[in-house]
Amino acid sequence: MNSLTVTGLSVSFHIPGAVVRAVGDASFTVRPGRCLALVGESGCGKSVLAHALLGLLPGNARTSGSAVLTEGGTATELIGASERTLAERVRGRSIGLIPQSPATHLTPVRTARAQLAEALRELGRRPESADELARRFGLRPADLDRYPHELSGGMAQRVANTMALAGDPWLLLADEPTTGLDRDLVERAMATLRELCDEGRAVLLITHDLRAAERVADDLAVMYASRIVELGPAEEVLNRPHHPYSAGLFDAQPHRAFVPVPGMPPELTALPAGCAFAPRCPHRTALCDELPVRGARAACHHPLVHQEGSRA
Ligand SMILES: Nc1ncnc2c1ncn2[C@@H]1O[C@H](COP(=O)(O)OP(=O)(O)OP(=O)(O)O)[C@@H](O)[C@H]1O
Ligand code: NI
Repeated sequence: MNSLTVTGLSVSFHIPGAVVRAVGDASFTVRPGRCLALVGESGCGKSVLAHALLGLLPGNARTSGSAVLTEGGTATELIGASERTLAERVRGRSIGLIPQSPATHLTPVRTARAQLAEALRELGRRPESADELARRFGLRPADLDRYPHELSGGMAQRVANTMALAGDPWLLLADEPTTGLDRDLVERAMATLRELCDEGRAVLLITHDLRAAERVADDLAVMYASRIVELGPAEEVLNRPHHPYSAGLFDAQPHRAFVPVPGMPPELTALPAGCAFAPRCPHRTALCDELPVRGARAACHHPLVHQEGSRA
């Protein structure tokens, strides 16, 4: 079975006079038929993690750890892979990228058809299959003859999805696919991701929209200040979070308690040696000066305990 297994992935950026530790020791697996949502506040390292998997980090980035893409019995290490391998075999073919903002992702001066045909050509597929592919996403051939500004938000989203799927990737990476969309389109985008999962693709959804994550995720990873602090079945994590930060993040949501976590996350240039959440954590003890490792669920010395049948 295909899989993407990330183990101990770390990314830092070297900038004048400082090191930004953007991703620390991330580990997770993504499998066909499942959607893993990676949630966390702005700046915690989600996009950097995604870019590391696709070899899209800038020159000042230092990466360590491993991300193995297994397909049909062949394993490819993505970290440190050549640009050629990534461009010819990985991006668009194994891993499809669903863009952040479908409308702006498209070039304004060319029709949707021209752009889709080019994507197909680059993947070595028949440009004539554009109509067929588009139909799958509920687009009519005439829609493809429009320029991006002539497409509604929903149509632009479908065109972007069609392009992401042009190379028939088994794994889809969606980094904030719902940015700037109204609730209706968010709902539709999530329904599409769910369908793609249900037809056997794997989805890695990166978002700070917890409601969107709740809607589709099978598994949920919570990231705080560069680290995945909790990972588990979405239903479990959402209703019975083990990490105090997860609980705080969920309670801060407008559709939940709407109570923010006091304080601010640390600067990624000055992360503490121990638990990065400790300074804001009501449960901290001296133990928290030491970095907790993630076991089955949460990276926390004092995981929350939930009584049977209770809700967090
Ligand atoms: N090229 C770079 N050089 C230095 N720091 C960088 C660079 N790229 C990203 N960073 C820093 O890495 C950290 C993580 O950024 P990232 O874009 O992954 O956040 P994010 O979780 O995706 O946030 P958002 O929800 O806002 O998209 C940020 O502090 C950012 O400033
Ligand atoms: Ni991001």
